Amino acid sequence: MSDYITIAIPKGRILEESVDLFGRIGINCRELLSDSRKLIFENSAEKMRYMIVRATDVPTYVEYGSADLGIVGKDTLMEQGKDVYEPLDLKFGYCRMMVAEPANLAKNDDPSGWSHIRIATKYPHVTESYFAAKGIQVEIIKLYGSIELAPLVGLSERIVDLVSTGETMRQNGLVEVETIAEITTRLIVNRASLKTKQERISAIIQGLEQVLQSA
Ligand SMILES: Nc1ncnc2c1ncn2[C@@H]1O[C@H](COP(=O)(O)OP(=O)(O)OP(=O)(O)O)[C@@H](O)[C@H]1O
Ligand SMILES: O=P(O)(O)OC[C@H]1O[C@H](OP(=O)(O)OP(=O)(O)O)[C@H](O)[C@@H]1O
Repeated sequence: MSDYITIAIPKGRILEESVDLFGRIGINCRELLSDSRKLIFENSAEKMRYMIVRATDVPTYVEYGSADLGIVGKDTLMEQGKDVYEPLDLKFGYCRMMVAEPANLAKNDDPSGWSHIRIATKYPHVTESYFAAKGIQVEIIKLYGSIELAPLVGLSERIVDLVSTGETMRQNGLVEVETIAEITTRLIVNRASLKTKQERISAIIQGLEQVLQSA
């Protein structure tokens, strides 16, 4: 077993805030912000290792123990349902997971009357269980990006997607119809590491907790 602590940090929109947050508890991983194509960085003096991965791959690295800790959006955790420990809401990366549809359709639409709908989304599992709980049958079309395009070209009437500023929806003539969940970024931990590296991991969790409380 390695005596290093390995952290999986996602490239993309939550990278910078993750690096800043770790910096505030004395974990310096600013190298991850460089333009380098390197995917793993090591600090042998501190016995720390940092991996840069796709946001959707973070839970996999943590579940399998390739990383002890990971930073990931709640949306990804809800969708994947991986077996990881989720001790902390890091409070940044706020957005909402919404059901949306074209403004024209929304004018005369009543969600309480839906019985069978078609939805395009990056989140098929969350979508399925959200509508199943309401007794609504849903046909899901899985997409990987630019979800707002689907209703504009007749691929689906509605979508489930993340909204933060609302600009993408506005510019594509869509309106929010229902909120599925409020999303923030979470710290996740490999369950075995929690026991085998308990002291160092608890210190990191407590450090982050303090920083978040004082924010
Ligand atoms: N407007 C937003 N759109 C998408 N994600 C957002 C938004 N605001 C905050 N987030 C959060 O940022 C996380 C990472 O998003 P990012 O766009 O960097 O990766 P991704 O494209 O979803 O993942 P991948 O590259 O693995 O497909 C999301 O999982 C979500 O929790
Ligand atoms: O409310 P807004 O601030 O406009 O943000 C929401 C948009 O951002 C995300 O897409 P992203 O930029 O990740 O691109 P993608 O469609 O390729 O996933 C999300 O899927 C929405 O499309």
